[in-house]
Amino acid sequence: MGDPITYRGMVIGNVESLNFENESVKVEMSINSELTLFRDASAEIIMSNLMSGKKINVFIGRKEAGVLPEFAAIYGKETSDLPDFVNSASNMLDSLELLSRTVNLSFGKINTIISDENLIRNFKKTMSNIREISDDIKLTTKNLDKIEFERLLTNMIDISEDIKFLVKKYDPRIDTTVKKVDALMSQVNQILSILNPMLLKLSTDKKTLAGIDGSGKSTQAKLLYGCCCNLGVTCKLVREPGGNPFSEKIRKLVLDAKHSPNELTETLLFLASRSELIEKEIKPFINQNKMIIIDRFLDSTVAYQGYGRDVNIELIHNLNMKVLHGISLPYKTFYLDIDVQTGIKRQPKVKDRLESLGSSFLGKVRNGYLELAQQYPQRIVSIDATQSINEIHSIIVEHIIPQLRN
Ligand SMILES: Nc1ncnc2c1ncn2[C@@H]1O[C@H](COP(=O)(O)OP(=O)(O)O)[C@@H](O)[C@H]1O
Ligand SMILES: Cc1cn([C@H]2C[C@H](O)[C@@H](COP(=O)(O)OP(=O)(O)O)O2)c(=O)[nH]c1=O
Repeated sequence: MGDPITYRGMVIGNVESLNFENESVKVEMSINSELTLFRDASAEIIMSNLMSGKKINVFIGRKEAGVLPEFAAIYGKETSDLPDFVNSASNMLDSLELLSRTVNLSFGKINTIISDENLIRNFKKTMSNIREISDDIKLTTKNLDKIEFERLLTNMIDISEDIKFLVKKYDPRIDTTVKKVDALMSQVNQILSILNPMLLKLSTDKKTLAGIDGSGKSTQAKLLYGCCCNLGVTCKLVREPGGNPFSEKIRKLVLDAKHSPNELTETLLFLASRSELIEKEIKPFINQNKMIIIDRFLDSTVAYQGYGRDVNIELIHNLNMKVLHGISLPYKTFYLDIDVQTGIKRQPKVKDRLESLGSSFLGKVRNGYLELAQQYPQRIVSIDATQSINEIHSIIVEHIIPQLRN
């Protein structure tokens, strides 16, 4: 509480209260009334310095989305600073390793302090254990394996107790050094307590694939699904439009090249398909803490109907929020960026209705995606889709593998 809220580096308010609700955090903020927020405003929790607390960065959103009413909620993207956490954790472990070396050095003359040979052997073993364990912890934080991390931490705490015992008995002078080890331990603990809820959230979150037709989304979605299954992660792959029996019927209708519905009808059909998919397939699945891969999602309607067909983006945004049925927004979106001509070359010979709208339409859609990627750099990972299938797959896996290991 009291943590600062910032906008473009300026403090514009502070945190009033912070409550955990299910797997998310609800933050009440009071913000300077001179600042106008728009409906697509968002906020992210930044661990400015792991030990000295957090700040919340606010993005005011876009004018076109309309002014956000007073007391309305905005969405957070707190998971975005995970890499910062990992960095902080490994920086801290670097210091721990350094410290264990220092302790070791200060015990260089251990033979003169302790006469019992058994104790000397034990002590030296303890010190080298510390080094090994801190290396292990570094590796573990890199892969974010929570259970392993916890186990290592417990070992570390045991060892610290051993050192304390030995030191107390044989050399009270290095008590301060050991106190530093203790302080570092409690910092590791602090990191763990912050990481745990985040890991839980990440492992159960939604990954989506976005891009124009022919960019390679379906190929990558299947590869990612296969990779998750191989790693033993319970996950599900769905596509849009479609993904469940009713929505697949809507898919058939909306993509049928024999019809030409107006742009609003088209938008509503995509949204109807999404509404069913989320309520019937996605929501029950993620409620069981499982991972879901979605081939196209909310961004497609903004890019295709909003930018491509000039449907009001605020209307699309509001409908998108409505059909979420209370689930949170996707954690990561992999946007496969490709030039229109290459995309078209990769499309099947028999085109569906939207695929046959041609290159100028797809050009507008691509611009839409590029703007979205600029607007949401924390969520959307842009990938050059002219790279090989394997190269793209590796980039995607690199982004999510730490969470899969949880
Ligand atoms: N990186 C790539 N390089 C070359 N061809 C690709 C690549 N990714 C996918 N393809 C091919 O392009 C075609 C369209 O891919 P697909 O995954 O169906 O795209 P999308 O789902 O985005 O329309 C398929 O024949 C696929 O094998
Ligand atoms: C989900 C969605 C899809 N679409 C379009 C994009 C595609 O042309 C089509 C879905 O077809 P699909 O075969 O899934 O796409 P791709 O050819 O990229 O594999 O529907 C929209 O226009 N709006 C939307 O909201």
